[in-house]
This record gives sequence, structure tokens and C-alpha cells, in this order.
Amino acid sequence: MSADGETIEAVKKLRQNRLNVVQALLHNPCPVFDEAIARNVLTCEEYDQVVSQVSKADKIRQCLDTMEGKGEACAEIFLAILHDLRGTYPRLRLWIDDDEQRPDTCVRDVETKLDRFSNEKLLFLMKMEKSSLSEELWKEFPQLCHEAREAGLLPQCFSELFGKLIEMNSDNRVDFLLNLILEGGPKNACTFWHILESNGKTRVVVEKTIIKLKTNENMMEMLRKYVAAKDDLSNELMKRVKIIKDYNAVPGESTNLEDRFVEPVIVKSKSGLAASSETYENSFRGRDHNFKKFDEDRVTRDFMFERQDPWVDVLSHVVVFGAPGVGKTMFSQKVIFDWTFKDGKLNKRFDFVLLLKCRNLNRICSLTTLRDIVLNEFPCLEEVVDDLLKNGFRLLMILDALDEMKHPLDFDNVCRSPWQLHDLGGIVAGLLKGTILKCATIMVTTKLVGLLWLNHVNLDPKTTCAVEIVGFSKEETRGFFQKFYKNEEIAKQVFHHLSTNDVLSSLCFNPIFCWITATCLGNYFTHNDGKMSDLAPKTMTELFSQYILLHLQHHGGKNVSNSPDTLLGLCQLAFHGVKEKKILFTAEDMNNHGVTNIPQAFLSEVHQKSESRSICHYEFFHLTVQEFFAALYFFLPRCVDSVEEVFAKSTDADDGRYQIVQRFLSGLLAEKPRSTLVSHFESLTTKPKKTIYAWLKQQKHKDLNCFHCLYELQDTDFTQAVMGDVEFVNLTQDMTSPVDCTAVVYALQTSNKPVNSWCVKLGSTDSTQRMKILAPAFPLCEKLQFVKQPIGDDIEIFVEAVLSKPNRLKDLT
Ligand SMILES: Nc1ncnc2c1ncn2[C@@H]1O[C@H](COP(=O)(O)OP(=O)(O)OP(=O)(O)O)[C@@H](O)[C@H]1O
Repeated sequence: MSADGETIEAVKKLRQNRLNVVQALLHNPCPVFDEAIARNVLTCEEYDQVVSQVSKADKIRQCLDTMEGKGEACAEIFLAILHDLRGTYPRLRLWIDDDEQRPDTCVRDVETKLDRFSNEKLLFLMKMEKSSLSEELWKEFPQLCHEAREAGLLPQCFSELFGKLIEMNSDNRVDFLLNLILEGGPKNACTFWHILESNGKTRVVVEKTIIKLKTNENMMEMLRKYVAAKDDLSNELMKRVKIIKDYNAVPGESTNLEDRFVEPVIVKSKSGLAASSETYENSFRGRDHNFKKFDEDRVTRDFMFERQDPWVDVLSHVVVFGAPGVGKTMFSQKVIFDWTFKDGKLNKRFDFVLLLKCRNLNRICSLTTLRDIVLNEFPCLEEVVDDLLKNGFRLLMILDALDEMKHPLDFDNVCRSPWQLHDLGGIVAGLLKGTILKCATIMVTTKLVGLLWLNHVNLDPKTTCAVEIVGFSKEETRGFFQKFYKNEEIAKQVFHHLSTNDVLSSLCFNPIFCWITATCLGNYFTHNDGKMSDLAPKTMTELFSQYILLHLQHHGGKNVSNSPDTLLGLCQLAFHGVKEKKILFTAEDMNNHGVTNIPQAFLSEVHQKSESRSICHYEFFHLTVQEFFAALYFFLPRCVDSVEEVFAKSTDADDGRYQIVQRFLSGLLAEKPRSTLVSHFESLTTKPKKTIYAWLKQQKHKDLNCFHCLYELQDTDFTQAVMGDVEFVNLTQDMTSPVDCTAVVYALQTSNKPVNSWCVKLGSTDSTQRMKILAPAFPLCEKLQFVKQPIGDDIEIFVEAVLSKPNRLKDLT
């Protein structure tokens, strides 16, 4: 209330929103001034004073000062003017009441008509009219660029490149500008229409468009159909992606994507696709991920859909690749989920998103058209499909799991039109090559093997964004457990269990192993008394045995457990694969090993291109699973291969192919995994025991892998026996990861063996973590030497460990 009792709500509102008003009106405040004169709240003198200010911002401020100075009644009328003109200044809608009851008193004809259209319709209208707008606005281009900049409609990168932008002189310069405006989504399109309308030179273009709309029923109808189809598609996709089903879900059981999804580490591919595809061969190894090294190249989901070069019109390809189980499918689900939210960045960028799963496309065997494929998947697009597929502008087409595509991609005979009858291989090849939907963005997810297909496309690096999903770092793993258990306490306990066990936690960088670990460990931590937690899997073999059991109980594993022949064949296939460094198997391989009934719980289909056709291969859904089955093979009574081979090979220092198999072989001698597995398998022998024990004794731990085997074996007596004459002097020099440290410390602590001299190298990236793992073993040493690197910041951990129990330490350097 003011001193004379008058309420001062309107004045207060104007004052509070002063900055908002200035920003909203900035691109052209004149219509507001005109309306203020028309409604008698601004006199001619006051108007002269307003327009005599130098900048537009100061003109608006002067006008606001005048209104506030004239009191509540004037301020109320001024607020009403802003309300009536809210269509011209969309930013006003951020705070001004959008009260439909309030009658529009504005008399400005064209504007009222623009106001009748939703922002979405104005965006589609701009798209539809792009070519005629391009022609008619060519001359006004520099002025429009200025106005678009003032209204904040240009992407950030053009604040620096603005000088270059207004100098553009090409025929398609307006087209380019309109693309930039459209990139900002419906609100920006609406503001731009109003900019056109408020400029004397361009107003006629708006009027012409409105008249065209009024006289052309089809155009009006098309706008309506577009908006409706987009809504329908959005609802349909939301239904499909918001729920995920775990591998072991019982019928009816599901989880919300948002309740499970954790942002994985994604890095920009530096080497380019050709080089990355070559590394497929090398993917046979390489589990250790040091996430720190990815920090620099890490990218966000939004970044992937930004044009890398500001001057290109569209981003043509987004390629997302990564190891099996690393979360490529989950990622594309999340992209779609984000799009379904209005006002999100992706929703502004793309009007339509289509998801085609290559596995589903495999069902198509006859000639077809892209139009039919799309309609079959999304019948809700019936009314707009032809327009949509004309060139695909502002369309995101996602091809999920290209590696699973059965049809050969025919790059010599590509499809050239969405309406052309063609085989599927030619259609997908056309999408990748851009002979169809040339203005769309095609996103492909694939394992490395699928990148071989893309080598045929010569993707332009300026219009392509290639990224690799690397997996979860420690932070994401923690986040995953929190989401998975939905119980802070259990998540904490499991995470703690893992942080004291590098053997298991090192697996969790791959989301699928993170899920396996979470699935298997949960039961051990649900009881508050903590009694069960001691029984939780500690070794890789215990974890995998639990997981295999889980798969056999659910998820179609029954044909393995009910059929000893299938199991034997599967294990034999796995072993021969490891032996030949092979992870992809043909149908012939399957036959040769007697795997007639493909167990989908463990093997997935991959389609690899050869000269002119696509060959169907099978692979274990992860190499580690293959290695587990390879080890299991030697415990089956009908195994015909000799386990000696697995240990003989390890003398060749460069060949690590059997390392993990050796660990699983040792682990399968241990009691816990055997008792887990025995309920589902025909009896497991102990045939390999003699060879494994002999090898471990004879190696005397020259090979670091022996320590891992001892860890998996969990046999205290044997560990004590073999640790008798081990030389430690340079042992940690070979330790390449914290997991190695864990295995060595286990052996030392179990045997309680005094160590004469030990040279420790902590490494530069994870020295604290290594120090924490190794420290409990330091009291056993007489002479301890830290090479290349002093203890430094980790001194406290060191001191605490050494003083915590009687120690033999005499010499420390
Ligand atoms: N970002 C994530 N957040 C949470 N869980 C994830 C994530 N990514 C993957 N997962 C888990 O890992 C499992 C496998 O993921 P997904 O199927 O997406 O992998 P993929 O890379 O497509 O595998 P493949 O190459 O074998 O087809 C999912 O079912 C889920 O349990």
C-alpha cells in the first residue's frame, strides 16, 4: 500500500521484473511505446523523452521509469499492454500471467494472427516456408542477423563469428540463418516471426504467409498434422523407452529407465573410425581402464549433437561405439527419452526421432521401402510420413546395434528414395551414405566390429561426431549401486565390499558387469546383522558362478542346463576360441562343436561384412564369459582336450590369452563356486587340479598371474606352502594395476611370510589406491624401498599400517 492507501501491486511487479522487461523488449520496443501512446499512458512529451535515449535498453528503462512514476493505475495499464503483446515478446511469458480469460485489446492485426499459432506451429511454418522466405529475405539478411543476435537467437559460437556471418554472400545465406534459428526450437522460431513482423521491410513477408495460410486449407491442415504427429510419436517413444527389463526379470517385472540410468564416460574418438575399427582385433585384450586418462576427451550427450563446425548446415552422423555390454543400447534409449521432453535441448534440435533396431530389421526378407519400414514401426506418422522423408530435415534416425544387422549392406547399389522398392541392405546403406534423408542426422550404435561397415561410407569428419562409450568410473559405479538397490544402506555396504576388493571392482567399469555384480551381491547385504556379508563373492570365479547360475535359472538358460551336450559344446567352443584368439564364431564352428541349440542367454548374434555379403556370427556376450566357459570345460567329465596346453602357453611372455582362463581354472577348484555350480551341472571333476597345483609350485611366482590364481583358489594351506621360496625384490615393478596389488597382498598375508627385501613402485596415477592396498603387507618386510617416487602424501597410510601390528621393518628408503 502507498501512503495514500493506494495498492502498489502493479508498480511493484514492474519494478521486480525490470530486467525481464528490458531483455524481452530489447529487439524492438517500439510496438510497446506505440500501444502506450494509444492507451494514453504515455504523453507525446514523455514519448519524445523515451525515444531520445541512445540505446534501446535505455529507451525501455526511461519508459519504465515514467510508468512507475505515474502510479499504480498507469502501471496496471502498462502491464496489460505487456500482457496483450506477450506473443510478440515470448520472453515476457516467463513471468507475466498467461491468463487466457483476459481479453486481447491490442489492435495490431497481423500480430494477433501470429498470436493464434502455437510456437510449435510457427516452427513448422518456418520449415514449410523456408525456400520462399529464403528468397524474399535475401536482401534483409544483414539486418536480420543483427536483430536475431540482439534477441539472443543465434548459437553461442556465432557471438565470435558474427562478423563473418553478416558478410556471407551466398544464395543460401538466409537458409543458413533460418537453420540457426530453428536449432533453438519453437520459442526461437516464434520470436523470429515477430522480428519479421515488427520490421517495416519484412512485415509484408509475414502478411503474405498469413494470407497463404488463410487461403490454403491444406497448409493449415498440414501444420495441425505435424504437431499432432509429433505429440503421438513422443508418447509412443516414451512408452517404449521409459521402461527397461533386466535379463533376469520375471514376467511383469520392470524398472524405470530414469531410476537406473547412470551417465557413462563417453569420449570423443581421436583416432577416427578407420583406426578404431582396426583395434577390434586388439579388443581381445585390454580390460584395465584408467579413467583419469579419459578426463580430457570426455564429452556430454548434448555435445554429441552439436555441429562440430559452425559453418556446416547439419550434423550428418553420430557414431556411438563401444565394447559389448558397455551400454550402447541403453544410451540410445536415454537419447530418445530426453527428446520426449519438450524444451529439452534435443527436442529443440529435432522435430522427429525414429528408432530402428537392426535386430528387428533382420526380420524383413523381401523388397521394401524406407517409407514402409518407418510406418510399420510408427503407424502414428501415417499423415506426415511422406513430407517427413522428403529430405529428413530436423529428423534424427537412430540405427541401434548395426553389428547385429543380418543383411549385407550394399554400398554399390544403394537405395536413393524413401519410396523406392529395395532390399534392406541397400536401404540401410543409403541411409548411411546419405542418398536418402540427406538432411537428417543418422545416429548409429555399434560394437567395434560394426565400424568396418562404416569404412565404406567415407564419413566427413566435419559433419560426423564419433564417440566411444568407455563405461563407468568409480563415481558412476557408486551411482549405479545407489540406483540399483534404491536403499542407501545396502548400496553403501556393497560399494564398501567392492572398494576393499579390487578384483571385483575392476570388472565394474563395464556396466553389464556392474549389473551382474549388483545382482549377485545384493542378497548378501540385505540383512542388517551383516552375517551374510562374509559369504558374499570375493573372487571373480565366485561372482561368475553365481551369475551363470542366475542365468540358468532365468533368461532362457534352461536349454543349457537341461542338455549336457549343449553345455559341453558351448564350453569346448569357448576354449577353442580362446586358443585361436577368436571371439566371433560361425554357424559351422557351432556345428563342429555340437552346439545345435544356440543358447541365447550366453551367445548373441553379430553380423560381419565380408566381400559382398553379411555373415552371421555368434559371440559370447563378453569375452570374460567366454573365458569362464573355457575354464569350466576342463571340469566336465567328457572334456577331450588337455589342460596342460593352457599352462604350457603361458611361458610365452607376450601371450596373455590364457591368463584369465588360468585364474578361472584355479577358482573352479575352490569350494564355494563348485557348490554353487554343482546344483545345475552334471558332476564337476577335479581332473585339472594336479596340473594347476604343479604349475603354481613350479612357477615360483615369476609370473604375476600366479598370484591371481592363488587369490581365486582361496586355499590357505596351499598358498602358505608355495609362498615358501618366493623372491619379492622386484615384484611390484610388474604390477600394472591395483588388482595386481590385491592379489599379491592376499598371498603375503595368507602365508604370513616374512619378506627380506621389497622394491615398491607406486605409479603416478593411482599411488594412493596402491598404497592402501599394499600397506597391510609392509609390516612383513625387513627392507622396503620405494623406487622412483617417494611416499609423499601417502605417508599417513603407510605409518598407520606399519604401526598397526608388530613389524619387522629395519630399512626404509
Ligand atoms: N548407462 C547405464 N546406466 C545403468 N545401467 C547400464 C547403463 N548402460 C548399461 N547398463 C547395464 O548394462 C546392461 C547392458 O547394456 P546394453 O545392452 O545397453 O549394452 P550394449 O553395449 O548395447 O551391449 P551389446 O553390445 O552386447 O549389445 C543393461 O541391461 C544395464 O543393466
